[in-house]
Amino acid sequence: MLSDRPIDVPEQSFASVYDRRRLAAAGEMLPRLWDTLPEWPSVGGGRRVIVLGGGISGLCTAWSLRKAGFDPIILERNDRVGGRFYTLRNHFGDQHAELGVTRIADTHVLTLAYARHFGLEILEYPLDATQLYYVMGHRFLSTSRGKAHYPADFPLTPEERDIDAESLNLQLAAKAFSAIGDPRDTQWPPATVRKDFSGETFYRSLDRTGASHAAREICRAYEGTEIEMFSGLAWSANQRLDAKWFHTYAIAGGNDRLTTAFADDLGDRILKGAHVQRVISREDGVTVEFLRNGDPETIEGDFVVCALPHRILLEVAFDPPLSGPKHRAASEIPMFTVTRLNFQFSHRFWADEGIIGLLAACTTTPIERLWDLTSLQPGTSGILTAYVQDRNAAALDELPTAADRIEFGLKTMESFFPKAREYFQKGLSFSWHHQPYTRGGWPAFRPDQTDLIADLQRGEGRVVFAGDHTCLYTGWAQGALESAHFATAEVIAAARGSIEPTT
Ligand SMILES: Cc1cc2nc3c(=O)[nH]c(=O)nc-3n(C[C@H](O)[C@H](O)[C@H](O)COP(=O)(O)OP(=O)(O)OC[C@H]3O[C@@H](n4cnc5c(N)ncnc54)[C@H](O)[C@@H]3O)c2cc1C
Ligand SMILES: NC(=O)Cc1c[nH]c2ccccc12
Repeated sequence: MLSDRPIDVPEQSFASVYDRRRLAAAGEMLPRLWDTLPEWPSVGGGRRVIVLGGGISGLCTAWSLRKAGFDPIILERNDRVGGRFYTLRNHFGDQHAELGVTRIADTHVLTLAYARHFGLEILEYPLDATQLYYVMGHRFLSTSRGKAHYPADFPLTPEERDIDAESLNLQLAAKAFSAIGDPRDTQWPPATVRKDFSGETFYRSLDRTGASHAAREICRAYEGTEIEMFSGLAWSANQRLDAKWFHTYAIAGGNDRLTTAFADDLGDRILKGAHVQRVISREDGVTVEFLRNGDPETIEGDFVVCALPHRILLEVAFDPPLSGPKHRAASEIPMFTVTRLNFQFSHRFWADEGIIGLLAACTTTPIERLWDLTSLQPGTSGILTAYVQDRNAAALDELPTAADRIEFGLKTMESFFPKAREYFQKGLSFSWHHQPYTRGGWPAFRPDQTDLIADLQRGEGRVVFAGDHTCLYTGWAQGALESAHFATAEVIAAARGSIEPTT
């Protein structure tokens, strides 16, 4: 259990992705916070903790704090909980579409552990999936851990031609991250690694693997355009944490069943439609001001857990103001521009070619990758989502209406799926960067921004921070849950007086 001894917490920013205060709070619990549902000590004494944001990190923190004897309450701006867990129902008939969290890797042990804890049924995406590739104007099929039918004039090296496209991508990623060390080491990253990746995007890091241009384009088609701008170091760490990823799962009936399960357990401890405006942290407590149905309300407590996406921190007034490093990190780290173009078809024409599994098509066209959101759902109709990122998503924004974006998507799809229009029934365009409650898809660490994670983690006064932006597993529910465990440990340590609230 956590030490009761006060721990000296240095003020200086530490050149690691781990904030010292957070590590001190985690104490002996550290290794377990990453992979199990902890047995929280009952130390809360009914103290009130105000949790800002009802995404999975806020929900899990409130749920854990209740187990530790606190009295948590969640303020959620939206009229639903879940945040970036967003399962759209009743739009495409009886089929649902995931607009946010779609897959759970077998390496995401916390996500799976909580799903099991709540008794949710877990389905597995097919392992031996086949995907269409449309890269540099070449169209071919490739089967995971199987065969790729590369066209004779597709300019891969002879060694690269020997393996399927997915394995080629995984091998290149493994080569790129082989030298980074263990991102779970609390001193990570070593200075040499930081230097090697300095100024480098992941796409650029692939240069060092000696891969051909065509192989790197396969990676871009497989991973998305974001690898052109995402920090090579942060991406490599993310990949390294998932190095053993093999099976991929989803929750039967929709992934939001996980966030709903937390919410059902928390009951009336969640205030929906509560738009947080101001957070006041004093020596003896906290006050949060929010708007509900347009009316101002105030709530008092002992601690705040801020589980808002990092760009939203800039829209909330903090008193005292956020520290310079945190404000800088929140201002400088972008959230990804991401649009999901969803298309429902009366017939799963891609399956006629043997394309099965979540990942249906990997392309270098402006609509990038297509995922089959119905691969685990019954029915003859099917929903493909185009996962459009960054500059391609920004280009879609230039089109005046959602109908224009769907039409552009369909037209582009016809270049590699000629039957798409014939079976098209209904479309829906959803842009995460237009959602006022997230302002983007996930934190998009640019080169040399990895160390800023420590600044996003650091508690300030009686305010503790959670969310997928506060950890290396950024952009994953696993990271958000991990952050919830760390935030809970931090509140526990502060309540026990084993870490001092900072000023
Ligand atoms: C398109 C997409 C696909 C993804 N795919 C996957 C995937 O397949 N697998 C996976 O594991 N992860 C995936 N992710 C990442 C995953 O969704 C996130 O990492 C995780 O859900 C983040 O949880 P969070 O609680 O940190 O933030 P959020 O879910 O964003 O929660 C923040 C909450 O704060 C609320 N809020 C905002 N402003 C205010 C305010 N002023 N007052 C009160 N409340 C406020 C929001 O409404 C929201 O509910 C995906 C994300 C996106 C966008
Ligand atoms: N979890 C996701 O699928 C979102 C995502 C896309 N690209 C990423 C890069 C890093 C982290 C998460 C993501």
